Amino acid sequence: MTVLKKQINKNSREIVQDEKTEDLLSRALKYLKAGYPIHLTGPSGTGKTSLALALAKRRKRPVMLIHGNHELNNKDLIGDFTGYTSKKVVDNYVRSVYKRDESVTETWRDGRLLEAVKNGYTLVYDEFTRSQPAANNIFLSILEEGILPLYGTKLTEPFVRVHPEFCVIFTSNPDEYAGVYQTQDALLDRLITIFIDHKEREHEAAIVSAKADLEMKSAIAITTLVSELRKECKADSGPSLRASLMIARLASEENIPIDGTNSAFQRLCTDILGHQVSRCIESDEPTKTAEKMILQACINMKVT
Ligand SMILES: Nc1ncnc2c1ncn2[C@@H]1O[C@H](COP(=O)(O)OP(=O)(O)OP(=O)(O)O)[C@@H](O)[C@H]1O
Repeated sequence: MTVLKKQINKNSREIVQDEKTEDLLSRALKYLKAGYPIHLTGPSGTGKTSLALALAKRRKRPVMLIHGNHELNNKDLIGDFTGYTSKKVVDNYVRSVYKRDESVTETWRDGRLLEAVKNGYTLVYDEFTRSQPAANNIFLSILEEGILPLYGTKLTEPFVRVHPEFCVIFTSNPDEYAGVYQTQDALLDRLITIFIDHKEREHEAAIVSAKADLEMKSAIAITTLVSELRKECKADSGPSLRASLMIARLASEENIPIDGTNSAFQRLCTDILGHQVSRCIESDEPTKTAEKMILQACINMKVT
């Protein structure tokens, strides 16, 4: 049984916690304090980013967020020269003396990683496997030697020492196959990897209820419908909490009753869940089969 610690208001960015989440956050916080980076991994929509940000917030240090992408490079992480500043002083105070003093300096802008490392921020590196392994290599020096090498720059210092308060929380989705890179074993070996799975139905319902401002029994009906369909899908695929949130929010905005026999509600569910379910089932006619499954799940739905 899920026991919620506290409720949040509709627009809050706070997470809805149960005992399991609370326990996970406090363990992860201890690991971070001991100097070990955390890596939250799991299927899409299970709340990895939300957890990472909640964990970062608990450290009470400024938080820097980086999103992995294949174009991320050392210039984004360490910094770059952004242009030139030129200064020209012409002194002709005494008419017979003309003095001109001109200087040009390059302007340096710290990258986000350098800024976080220097100032001891908590770095949340979301979906880090979307960045190329070459870009992520820099984390090996940070985690192993406690330095950030400034290679490829014309800075005079060869490296910057990592601030003792600096720490990293990585997130990744192991099931993504498009646009992700294999993580280097050397990097994974230095992280404490925690698997974040889909939550229990009641916990998902509590989140939906809080975030969509819906009564608990309707929220349970929606999350049950979504999780039943998820069970029919291949491992770790299928609709997530995000889909439940979409159904709940749209139903309440459009005044659609949370009633599985209502045609507008059935339409909403097929629109939101149809494609996702069709992709994760084995059928010769996946779209039709998915639609049938969703309609059946709606009919089976109980709001009690
Ligand atoms: N504990 C929670 N409390 C409140 N909202 C939550 C919680 N967990 C997840 N959510 C909500 O569920 C949705 C999905 O969460 P999130 O983006 O953190 O998942 P994710 O695992 O990072 O997904 P992806 O792998 O697709 O990036 C968001 O709208 C988020 O606000």
